[in-house]
Amino acid sequence: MTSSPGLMLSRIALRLNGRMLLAVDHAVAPGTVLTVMGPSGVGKSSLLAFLGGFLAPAFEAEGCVFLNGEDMTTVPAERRRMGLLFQDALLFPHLSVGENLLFGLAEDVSGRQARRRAALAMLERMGLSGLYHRDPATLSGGQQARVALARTLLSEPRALLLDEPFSRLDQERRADMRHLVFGLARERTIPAVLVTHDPEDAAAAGGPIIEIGTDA
Ligand SMILES: Nc1ncnc2c1ncn2[C@@H]1O[C@H](COP(=O)(O)OP(=O)(O)OP(=O)(O)O)[C@@H](O)[C@H]1O
Repeated sequence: MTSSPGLMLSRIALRLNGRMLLAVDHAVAPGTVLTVMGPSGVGKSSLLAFLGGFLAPAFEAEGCVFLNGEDMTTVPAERRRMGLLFQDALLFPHLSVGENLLFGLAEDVSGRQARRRAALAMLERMGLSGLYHRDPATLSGGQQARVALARTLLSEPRALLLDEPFSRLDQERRADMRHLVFGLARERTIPAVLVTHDPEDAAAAGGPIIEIGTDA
């Protein structure tokens, strides 16, 4: 039980086939990024899946997830309002950029014109003006990553779950995206959890870092 704002990873333990993968107990304050690092296969993505409510049934999980004091542990994924960003932009290939954005838009933005205006404003914010009607396949990797970020933000997430979101970008784009993502988390006071192998991501995130699976 908690009334603290932010995201609370309360005594979480994940097991797979009876084997302990990880144990985490950590609070993420609003506007800060908790970075999770550790060797491949230790369960970092599975931790995000547990937080987001989409952990595969093969895992056994203990512990609770609180978001702004509310126990989310048994709330279905689609009602947790957690924004996800992955290594791949995962845009719908049969939809235009604009339609991809409308797909993510929070339900309380109603009316066709208002929805379109919100999507256009977000595109501008991301430096993507003029791309509304484009086929996502014709965009660069960096542009696709920003469309994915725009789509996530339009859903007005209450927390961000970031799984290696910059790893497919070149150095320059990576720096831009870090700046955007971490800046927006701070500006909107959203707690975020970042899984990465890159110490530069962790340094740019500027928050606490936990290493899992490395303590003998
Ligand atoms: N859906 C699933 N069903 C069964 N086992 C799974 C499933 N997803 C992942 N695993 C296993 O769970 C373990 C943890 O995987 P996970 O992807 O969470 O690790 P990770 O730390 O994120 O790895 P990486 O750094 O390589 O992305 C691995 O042994 C993986 O094979």
